[in-house]
Amino acid sequence: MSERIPHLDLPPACAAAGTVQLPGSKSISNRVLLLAALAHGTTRLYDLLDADDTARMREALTALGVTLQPQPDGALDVLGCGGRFPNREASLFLGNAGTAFRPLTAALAVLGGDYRLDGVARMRERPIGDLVDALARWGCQIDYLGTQGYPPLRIGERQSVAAPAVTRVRGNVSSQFLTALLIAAPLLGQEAVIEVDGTLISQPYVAMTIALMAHFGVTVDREGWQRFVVPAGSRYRSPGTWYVEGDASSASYFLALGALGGGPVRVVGVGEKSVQGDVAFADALAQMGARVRKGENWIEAAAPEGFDPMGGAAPRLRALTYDATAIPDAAMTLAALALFGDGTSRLTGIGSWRVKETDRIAAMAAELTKVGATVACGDDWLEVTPPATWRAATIATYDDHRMAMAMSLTAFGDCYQRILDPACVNKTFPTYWACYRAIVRPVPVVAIDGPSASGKGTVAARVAAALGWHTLDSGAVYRALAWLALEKGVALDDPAALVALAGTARLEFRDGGVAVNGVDVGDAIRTEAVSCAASRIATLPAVRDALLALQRASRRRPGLVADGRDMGSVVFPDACVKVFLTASPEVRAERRYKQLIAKGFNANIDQLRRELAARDAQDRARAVAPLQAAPDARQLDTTAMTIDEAVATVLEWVRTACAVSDAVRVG
Ligand SMILES: Nc1ncnc2c1ncn2[C@@H]1O[C@H](COP(=O)(O)OP(=O)(O)O)[C@@H](O)[C@H]1O
Ligand SMILES: Nc1ccn([C@@H]2O[C@H](COP(=O)(O)OP(=O)(O)O)[C@@H](O)[C@H]2O)c(=O)n1
Repeated sequence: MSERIPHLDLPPACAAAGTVQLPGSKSISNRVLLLAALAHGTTRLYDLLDADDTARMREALTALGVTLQPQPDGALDVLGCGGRFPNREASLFLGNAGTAFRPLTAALAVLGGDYRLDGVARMRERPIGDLVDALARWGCQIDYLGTQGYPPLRIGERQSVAAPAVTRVRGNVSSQFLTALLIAAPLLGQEAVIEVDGTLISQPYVAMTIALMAHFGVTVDREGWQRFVVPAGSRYRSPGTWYVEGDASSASYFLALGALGGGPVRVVGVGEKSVQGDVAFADALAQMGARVRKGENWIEAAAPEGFDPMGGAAPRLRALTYDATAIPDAAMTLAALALFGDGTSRLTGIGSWRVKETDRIAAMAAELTKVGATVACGDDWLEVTPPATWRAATIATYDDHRMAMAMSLTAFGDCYQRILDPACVNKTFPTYWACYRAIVRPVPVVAIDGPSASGKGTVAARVAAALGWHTLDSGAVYRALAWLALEKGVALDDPAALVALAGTARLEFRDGGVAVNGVDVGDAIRTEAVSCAASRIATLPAVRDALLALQRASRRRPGLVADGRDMGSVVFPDACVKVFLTASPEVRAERRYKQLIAKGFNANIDQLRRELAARDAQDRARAVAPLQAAPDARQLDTTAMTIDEAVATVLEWVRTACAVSDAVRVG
């Protein structure tokens, strides 16, 4: 089992482009696994999804005595059992996989035996009464082992009653009930007629079921989406070899990222001829202004015309009003995309969200609100007004893969976002974050660290000016808090008091300027007394933690040049260029002396040299984020260099590492 890390911090993003090979469709994978197991003959399956939900189905089939044989080329051979599972007794654990639980319930109930079916706690909260009621009318014996209407279930032998002329099932709770009845119907040994009461939601999923059953030799006659007939004498037969399409729901996140980050982002594995309803997501995306193209086996999305990836603002799309009855899963991606609309977006037809992996309407409303959106919702609708000001948030994911993947789009807002339990994507897409990182480009950072007076601030400001990027003088962050502590008489060795002070003060850093509670302290924080106080409070881990978010908030489009002691090692470990700037102690003391004199301060070179050495020692020796070159930092000794030479060297490194050649305006 893969490791569950507690959270993942997504830095603000500025671009997305590239190609993603989609994992196999979950819905198709679990359907064909079951159909192949029930069929006569062996089926060789290619491109099956390898994730939690399909693992549950495979384990269940194995427990039922079905032989699954992995092939050297990655395919899986399923030795069909000809409509009768070898094991008439089994206890199945199906996790939170609805695509395994519902069809297996129906198939086992029709075949009869002694079976128990259970899942995780959330699965025990997902209703199954409509399906059980319909199966009971077929003479199936199913008991609830816990709450009436919910798993766990116990299945017994089927009574041999004639199937009623018509079996009715409600269409607006879960289309998986209808899918389950259709898949099990050929096992009845007589004609089955199923009628849907009310509107059928997620209709494309039922169309997919019928299409796949046809490939396995069973034709379903249907009248519209209300009445379905499975003829007597239907039997599943292996189609031989089957290639699973890429997952269209998983495609939605990358297409959305392409629309937000310039693109084009191409997903390979689904295309124009897909049997999956969620490909309609691409049309909704086009309605929002994205440029969408499709081929037989791929779909591509790019930002609306005129998008500037290096521009300052978060991307903008058109607000959307959309009836998502047919595509409830991909509609979660639309909800997150609504954060980037030019007005309020409204999604309707999403009542089924309430009974999915979590109550997705409540979950979406809560999490979208955290990043600054205004959200209204009802039984089956959601309205999202984009944030006026984006907020950095800690985003809960409710053990719901789609919450995590949809909310990853928030990286295109202006802030860092923290995603809790990122490994919940394992349910359907274990490699999601690797694919995400391969196409999303975070706002680039150049980190310049080094000892006092090595020239970090000077070089950082000049490099930023050449690039047109923002700057962060992180020393000023520590200095501002130290200055305030000295002003207010807060002890420099009292972490709790200093953290409280940082929490209540308004510390502002805007490209060179420093203000504390609205007062400009740009010069006041440069005295040696403040330097020493800053160095002292910087040894306290709690203080460093408290100032982290403030520093990261400077990472804004189009890029950031940050200087300090731990920019490359702690604050921006993903910086595209890390520089460790040094100069000999004598040269540094001399530089600082000249600098202070020029600012009109009194200075004594010998005393400066001693203070500098003491501060270096303190910065190097401290336990947290000590002053040292990150392993991947490039050393630049400026002892014998002019400022121009140092700046030109760093710019050259940026040009090669950050791929911003056309953005660099040198000279
Ligand atoms: N080659 C050089 N590189 C950077 N700064 C230099 C250089 N030569 C002289 N200086 C001067 O050194 C002084 C200290 O630089 P500063 O950027 O404040 O250092 P730091 O931010 O590392 O403490 C500035 O007045 C700067 O103009
Ligand atoms: N990223 C940073 C920046 C500064 N600091 C501390 O804050 C003090 C002042 O930082 P600074 O960069 O303004 O100092 P100088 O290099 O300008 O002397 C340093 O001595 C460090 O102890 C830090 O710990 N981490």
